[in-house]
Amino acid sequence: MKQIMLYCRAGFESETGAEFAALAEKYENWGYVRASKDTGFAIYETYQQEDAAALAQVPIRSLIFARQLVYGDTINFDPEDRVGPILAQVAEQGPFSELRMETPDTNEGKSLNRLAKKLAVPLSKGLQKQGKLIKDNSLPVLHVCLLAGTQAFVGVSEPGRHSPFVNGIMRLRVPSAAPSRSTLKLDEALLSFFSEAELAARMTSGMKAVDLGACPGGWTYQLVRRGLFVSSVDNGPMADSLMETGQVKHFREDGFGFDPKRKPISWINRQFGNGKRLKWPENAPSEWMVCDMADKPRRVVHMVIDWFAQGNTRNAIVNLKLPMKARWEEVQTCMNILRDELQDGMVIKAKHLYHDREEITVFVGYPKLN
Ligand SMILES: C[S@@+](CC[C@H](N)C(=O)[O-])C[C@H]1O[C@@H](n2cnc3c(N)ncnc32)[C@H](O)[C@@H]1O
Repeated sequence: MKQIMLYCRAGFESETGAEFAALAEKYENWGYVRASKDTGFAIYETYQQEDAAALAQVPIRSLIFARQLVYGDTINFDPEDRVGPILAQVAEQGPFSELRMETPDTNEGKSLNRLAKKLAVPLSKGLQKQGKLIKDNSLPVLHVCLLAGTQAFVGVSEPGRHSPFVNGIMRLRVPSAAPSRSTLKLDEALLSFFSEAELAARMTSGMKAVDLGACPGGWTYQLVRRGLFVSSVDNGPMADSLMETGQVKHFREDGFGFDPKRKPISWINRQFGNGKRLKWPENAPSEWMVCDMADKPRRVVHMVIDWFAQGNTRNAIVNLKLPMKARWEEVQTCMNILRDELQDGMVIKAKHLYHDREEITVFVGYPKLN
């Protein structure tokens, strides 16, 4: 197995490949990217099996653009017999915790869904017969991603490192009371950046939050439903249903100039769980700042840095819009600015979420205390 398949949103294949190639280069792991526009995936080809095996250990959460990372090979087969060659491909591998039949997240991919479903039954039976399917979450997952009627990528992903979702997609429903579909971006960010326990520690009922570029209130809705009190900043109108909760104050102001009036009175200088010494506000005016304003990514990033420098918040989730051509370059620049300007040891996470379009979502916060 010499290939790494990276699933992504259609249109982001070159960014996905470029990000992975940059990472492989850091490990002095040489290979090359094959990425065709609008296919919904990129392939990283290595020259040696050991190189691909080492790269298969990269946790999906450390990559921004890829939704899933699968280590394997592309195989071709005859329409007369698809099952035989797939089973033969994994003859020397296994056992697996499950079989995931997948197709790229494109219209062409969707047209292969029926065939993928049809193949799932004989493939599962074949694997079971060989004792290769064992309900044990510590085992790798076998992925069969159909690329055409006569071609599939067959490979594995590592438990604890992969996305637990089919196609690497967290599917969420728009709550009927949410005023906009954008609500899913913040919901997915909270659910994918943190474990349940970490989110419960970072976000609790009664906390204060600021939502910049809030209208009509999809993100505010996510904060309100989790019991937070929100200052929603936007010149547009907020949904009445949110204002009626009594948990929302609407400020018709420029989000970039918004300044919480209360300032932190004391700062704590403490060693965090990751061993770094950090200065953090004992009583930040808001525990959370979120921002979905459409503006230049670097402007948003500098605003985040300023919020932390002022001690105005302890956690931030912001959307960086990427309408430009050089999207990967812009993302790299923004991530470098954050790493350089924030205190060493801060937590920075970034992801091109399923519900993000031409944008990525970034979290910045203090690490957990011991
Ligand atoms: C994508 S929409 C936000 C959608 C919102 N997150 C939701 O879930 O309903 C972007 C919003 O940012 C607001 N906006 C853009 N620039 C702004 C600024 N400088 N200050 C305040 N709001 C701004 C726009 O008025 C618009 O309502």
